[in-house]
Amino acid sequence: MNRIGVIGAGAFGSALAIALARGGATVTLWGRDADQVAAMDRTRENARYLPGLPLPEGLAVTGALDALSGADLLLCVVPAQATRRFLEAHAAALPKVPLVLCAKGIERDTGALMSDIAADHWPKDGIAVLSGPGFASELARGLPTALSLAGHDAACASMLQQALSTDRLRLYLSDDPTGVQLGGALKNVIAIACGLAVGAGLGESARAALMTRGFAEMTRLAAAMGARAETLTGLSGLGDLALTCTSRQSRNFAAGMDRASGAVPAEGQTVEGAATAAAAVALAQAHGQEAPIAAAVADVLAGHLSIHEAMDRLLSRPLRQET
Ligand SMILES: NC(=O)C1=CN([C@@H]2O[C@H](COP(=O)(O)OP(=O)(O)OC[C@H]3O[C@@H](n4cnc5c(N)ncnc54)[C@H](OP(=O)(O)O)[C@@H]3O)[C@@H](O)[C@H]2O)C=CC1
Ligand SMILES: O=C(CO)COP(=O)(O)O
Repeated sequence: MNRIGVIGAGAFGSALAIALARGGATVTLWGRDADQVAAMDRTRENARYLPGLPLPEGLAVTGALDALSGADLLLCVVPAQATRRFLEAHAAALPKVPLVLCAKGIERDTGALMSDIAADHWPKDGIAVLSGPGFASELARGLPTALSLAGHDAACASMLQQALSTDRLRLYLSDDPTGVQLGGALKNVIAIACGLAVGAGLGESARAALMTRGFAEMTRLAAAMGARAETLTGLSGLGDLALTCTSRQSRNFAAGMDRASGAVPAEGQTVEGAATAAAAVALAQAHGQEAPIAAAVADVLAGHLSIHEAMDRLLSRPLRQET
């Protein structure tokens, strides 16, 4: 079980491919851009998404999906809003081996989780999700990283845990794929909120308040959607919230900072929390939950509120118990 196919040659797909190949697996990394793939193959580097980090031996790069036909397992690492499009176009051509979904987002138009989308194309027991605190560049540099892996089928998830763990990448098992996915997706929304607040000069205390009340908001919504609240206290949830709300390496946090300072956001960057904020607001409404921070983020990003108006709205909510 060590022939691994990775779908998506962006920062995280490339980082996982590098880490797994370095750990001894035979890895094939597929990218959709033929020119980029050819350049990666020639220079043994992903200059666009992970500059300066060499591709190890044991890692093949391809633009041909049929090169994944011999894989024992697949990792899907295209952004959340592109996952349905990718699977609709290509799932039929892929081997029906275990599929690990790595995107951290909720589909904007439907409120679907990645596992809901994949279930239209894949046997449910073969679907797993990977999430948790781990920046692509750190993983690719071989820095220690711990993530959560969750699946519907215990035997399949356990096999994946063994196949995807290395001496630097430590995977913890969960049987709550809904909680693991929501932890990873919703923390991006809170990271944007923190970036907005810090960028607008609202202070470190405001950031801590947003992280803590954001965590409460994430947990309420996840529980209403069938997750176990305790899952959110793990790596995918609290762990990733701590990472992305406090680091400028996070594209979600940086997007909030850029918005606050009026800086032009980097072109073509994957900022999952933007679409997920809108999805989270709709899901909270559908499940009878309050999600004031997600609503504030969605309204600021849509241009309906300034950051200061959003903070005033949060601060003027009725006083309540902390729980
Ligand atoms: N970067 C990180 O540190 C981490 C990222 N993640 C998650 O991983 C997911 C991917 O992020 P990341 O790799 O960083 O994003 P990037 O922006 O670095 O890369 C996205 C990749 O997906 C490709 N892509 C986009 N749309 C499609 C499509 N329709 N079909 C096929 N390929 C497509 C892009 O191709 P092209 O270049 O041609 O546009 C690109 O290779 C996100 O959900 C993110 O939250 C999770 C943990 C850490
Ligand atoms: O999810 C991540 C780290 O765990 C990466 O965060 P960003 O997508 O905000 O860069």
